Amino acid sequence: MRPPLHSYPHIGSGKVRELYSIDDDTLLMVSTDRISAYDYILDTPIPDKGRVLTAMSFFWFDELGVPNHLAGGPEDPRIPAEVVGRAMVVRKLDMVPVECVARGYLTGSGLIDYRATGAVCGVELPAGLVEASRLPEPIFTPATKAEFGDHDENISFDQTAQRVGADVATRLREATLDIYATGAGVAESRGIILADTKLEFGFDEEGTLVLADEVLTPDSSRYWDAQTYTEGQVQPSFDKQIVRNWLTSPESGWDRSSGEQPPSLPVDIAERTRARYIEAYERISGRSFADWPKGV
Ligand SMILES: N#Cc1c(N)ncnc1-c1cnn(CCN2CCOCC2)c1
Repeated sequence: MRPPLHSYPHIGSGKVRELYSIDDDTLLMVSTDRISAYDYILDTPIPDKGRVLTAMSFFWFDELGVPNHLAGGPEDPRIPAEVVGRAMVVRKLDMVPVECVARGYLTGSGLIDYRATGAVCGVELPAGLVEASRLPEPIFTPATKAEFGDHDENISFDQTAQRVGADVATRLREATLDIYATGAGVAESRGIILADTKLEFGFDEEGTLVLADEVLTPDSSRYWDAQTYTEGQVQPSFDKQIVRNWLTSPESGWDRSSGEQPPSLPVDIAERTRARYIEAYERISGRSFADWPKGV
């Protein structure tokens, strides 16, 4: 008999995820069907988004083969029935207070930093790079964890070392770039560009540096379709572009500059977005989403 979700104290919320305490050593991380766009959490859920992104994290934890915080499988008996398939039982870690970002392409806050300084997080880059330029080699661009709703702040490696020590900063950089390289290589072989990703790490009770949080999901990473990749312009998001295009189309009646909450999504937009998440998972993992567990 699975315990009810309400039997676990709720201890934290992200934009689209919830964190519960199972016991002193174990947490339950639940992914919802919420989707964010243009810094808003939309009021229309994307059916199965939580399950697809959980399936992706399980795939990558398995594929990467590095120490991670998983404490059970997708159908662990501690997972409440209502969230089976979109929850992970994880070991409670001493989290490193740094967002570990690897970038293989220049976009977003990295492009803003580059245009202002010629560098990203203090990493000097060649002149002449533009939106979506592929970097000569992937770079480690850490950030501080922002409070709910704020954007993370990019920091340099030296600032990271001041926060966590030079040795840990070096290990974070190495692990982050290694994981990005593996993820980008697998994605590339499936016709998908992994432009960048954000990882989180923590220390377990034995002092081992452990990969935590979600890993290489479309919520923690930028995924682009390699077939449409064109340097010099903002790339369509593999998973969210359908939503972004509708929200910024006359059909939605929404003005992005208004500061107002976006309108509800039409059913077909939500359904097509669900299909994109499933396509990303199946192409990258080579697994069928139909085989993934589902709660009640
Ligand atoms: N992963 C993990 C983890 C862990 N294994 N041990 C202790 N703490 C954390 C933890 C606590 N917060 N966060 C930030 C991401 N959260 C995601 C869910 O939603 C809330 C934000 C990670």
